[in-house]
Amino acid sequence: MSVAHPSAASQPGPPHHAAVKPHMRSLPLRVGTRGSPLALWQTRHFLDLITRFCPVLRDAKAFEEHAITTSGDRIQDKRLADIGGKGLFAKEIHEALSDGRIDFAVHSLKDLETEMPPGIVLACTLKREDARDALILGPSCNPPDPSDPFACLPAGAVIGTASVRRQSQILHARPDLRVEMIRGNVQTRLAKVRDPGGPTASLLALAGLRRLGLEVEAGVVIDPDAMVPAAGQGIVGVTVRADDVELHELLSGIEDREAKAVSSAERALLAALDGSCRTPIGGHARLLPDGRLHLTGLVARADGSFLLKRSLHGAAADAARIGRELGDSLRRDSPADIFG
Ligand SMILES: NCc1[nH]cc(CCC(=O)O)c1CC(=O)O
Repeated sequence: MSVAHPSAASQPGPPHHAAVKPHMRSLPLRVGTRGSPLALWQTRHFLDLITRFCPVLRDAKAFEEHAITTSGDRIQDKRLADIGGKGLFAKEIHEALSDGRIDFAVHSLKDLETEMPPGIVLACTLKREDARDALILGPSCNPPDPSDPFACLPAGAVIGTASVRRQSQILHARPDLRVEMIRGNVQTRLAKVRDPGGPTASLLALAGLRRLGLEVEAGVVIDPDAMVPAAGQGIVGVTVRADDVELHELLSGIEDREAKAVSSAERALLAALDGSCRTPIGGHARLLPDGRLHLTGLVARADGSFLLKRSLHGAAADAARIGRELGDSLRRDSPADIFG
């Protein structure tokens, strides 16, 4: 069978034709995911898109969800940067894919390392949800000020975050603030800010809040110029075994071209910087009205005492090259201790 993508007309390039032949592969297709409410929402969203694209899969038994606990989920008392290693939210999911226990997996792209393990490929990226970070305000914060995202934070306020990228940028803007490590899923972190004994405020991705129907919790949405988001923030990515040509082809049919271009630039920037997860790095790309791609990259010291932010633009088709070039330039002009 052959089904055209419902939105193929709005996308440039040749139309894709999905050709999943259920008689040629055993159903259900097993989809790997983390077990958090956000991960499950993203997985169901993906399954909804794929069944609209390929209606032959619109059967309650076509897919089977496999929730997998990752090292990132298991270790809750440490900063990810201190556990070491990259892709801590994906390791066990990659293993399940390599072993054939699942057929594909749904990830938050920002939690996926830039270099996939051998035999695994990133087969598609879905349309980006808002890439911005948001401040979650506790009861002792002042009312938001539209001209300054951080003005609502009282002097000396404690910001709960485990992200060195968010920490470095907020401390650079407001050296009077202090940072306290908080981890856990979105709901857990919201509860900590509401607790009078908890941090004064926290930072979360707006994308996750929206997907969970919790956008009202975003006290201040921060412009990407004031807080550069993480590479891939707001984008869902799907991995598959490299030799599974059939699934790879099906997945490429629901690829969002804009998400592909911006994430290629952001991930190439991240790869070129080759930081550890201790290095505060931000990357945010967008398409300009004329179709060119504009990429902003950031490198900082965790305490905010150094911060370098630069932008580069060029043809969207050169996304990866733009990312590499900007990454190389930021690296060249950063003090040695940042990448030490
Ligand atoms: N590291 C956890 C994580 N991975 C993806 C998201 C949000 C959703 C997204 O960026 O797509 C979050 C939570 C957060 O940073 O607030």
